[in-house]
Amino acid sequence: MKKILIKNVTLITMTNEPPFVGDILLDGDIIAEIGREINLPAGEAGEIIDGTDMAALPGLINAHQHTPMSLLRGFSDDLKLMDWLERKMQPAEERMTPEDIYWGAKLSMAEMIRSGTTAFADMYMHMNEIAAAVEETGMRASLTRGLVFTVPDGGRRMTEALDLIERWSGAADGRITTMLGPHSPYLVPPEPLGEIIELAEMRDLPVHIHLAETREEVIQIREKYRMTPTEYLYHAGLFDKCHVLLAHSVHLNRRDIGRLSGMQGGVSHNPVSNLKLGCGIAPVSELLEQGITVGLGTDGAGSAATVDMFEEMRAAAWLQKLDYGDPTRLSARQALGMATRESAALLGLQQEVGILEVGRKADLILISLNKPHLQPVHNLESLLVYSANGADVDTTIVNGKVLMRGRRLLTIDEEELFRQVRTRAQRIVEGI
Ligand SMILES: N[C@@H](CCSC[C@H]1O[C@@H](n2cnc3c(=O)[nH]cnc32)[C@H](O)[C@@H]1O)C(=O)O
Ligand SMILES: [Zn+2]
Repeated sequence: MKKILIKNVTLITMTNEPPFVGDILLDGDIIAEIGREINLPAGEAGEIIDGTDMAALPGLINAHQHTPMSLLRGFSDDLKLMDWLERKMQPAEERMTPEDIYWGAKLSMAEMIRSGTTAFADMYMHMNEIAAAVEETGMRASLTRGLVFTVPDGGRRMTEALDLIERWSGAADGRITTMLGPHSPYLVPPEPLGEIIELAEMRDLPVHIHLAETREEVIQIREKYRMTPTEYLYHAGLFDKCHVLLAHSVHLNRRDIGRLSGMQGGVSHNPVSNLKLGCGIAPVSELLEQGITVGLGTDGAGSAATVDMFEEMRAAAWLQKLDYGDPTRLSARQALGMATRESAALLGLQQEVGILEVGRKADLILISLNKPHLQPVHNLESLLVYSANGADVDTTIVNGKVLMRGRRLLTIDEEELFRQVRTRAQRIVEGI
């Protein structure tokens, strides 16, 4: 594989060092060198990218997605979560063919690459199609078959989940990893939940699950089990040994937060989806105080409307400041850390990605700063969180491969993509 040398770029490594101007050398899928000035040895071939007036940072990592739901973007807004899910999303999802899933996933991936996301955690169905799209587009992903047991054929879903794990773990040059995905406390009764936990422990599989997204969920679980949703998972033993990726975790009381303390994995905070569905504000400050890892995700585009992680960073910071009436809460640097390092840890990729460091996987983005809304540069971290958006990303690199350069996608034919998406989306929602 060839070398790529990015020169004269402002590096935000997300280690403890402050931003500095320098060069970064990628050799195949690995970051080979970072320094003030690097030159390719004479006669050595490689691509040189001029990073002047650009910032380089680790690729953003979306810790909670349902990629094919991009097909349902804008189709059913301004509804309560349970109505939105049961009356709109689920009937539409029943009509989705494997090919629809493939194109919907690809639409999300195009949007993610364009807005600087290099890796994501996905929970959905027809996972072979999503995996194929990941393989083609060049992204990194942790894939999960969503498991619901309030339907007659829950068992088939379990078979599909195991098939995904067998077939795709470590595939696409190691870019694909997998998890087990019991949907949520309200769609997974105690017995299958126990079986899933047993399986996860036995085979050392991480678990991706929704938790305490709405007040209705808290009421429903209390009526059924006399417990909070967190308590329900805790008593089932989920946090004993498994690495767990908890999506949302909005409605946690003090004791629930205590129950999560010491857990492996952590919480994907999805502030835009929570805002739009009126769910509430997750107790991010308290989770952090307990040493719980908090990353960032968008949720599907059916709820969040975009999958731009710059929006999530901004919303996460704003919400903590608003919630506490205290602008010192959740700084720009913390928000950047959540979208990179912390999300990487949620995906179990803390050794591979999330910071720019020699020996790590070459997943990074370049952001062009020659824009009115990004000048002058007093504090680059502030600028990226409070002023930038996904459209400012110029270049996206995953595993040493350039997926977007100068805002042109190199692994996706967008003309064909839009053609497919328009007709498929229309057919799926007709009459719902
Ligand atoms: N419905 C699938 C399995 C679940 S995949 C993941 C599911 O999560 C749903 N989903 C997406 N966003 C949210 C959310 O914010 N809360 C709860 N569920 C969601 C989504 O509609 C999808 O059905 C089946 O029949 O096999
Ligand atoms: Zn979700």
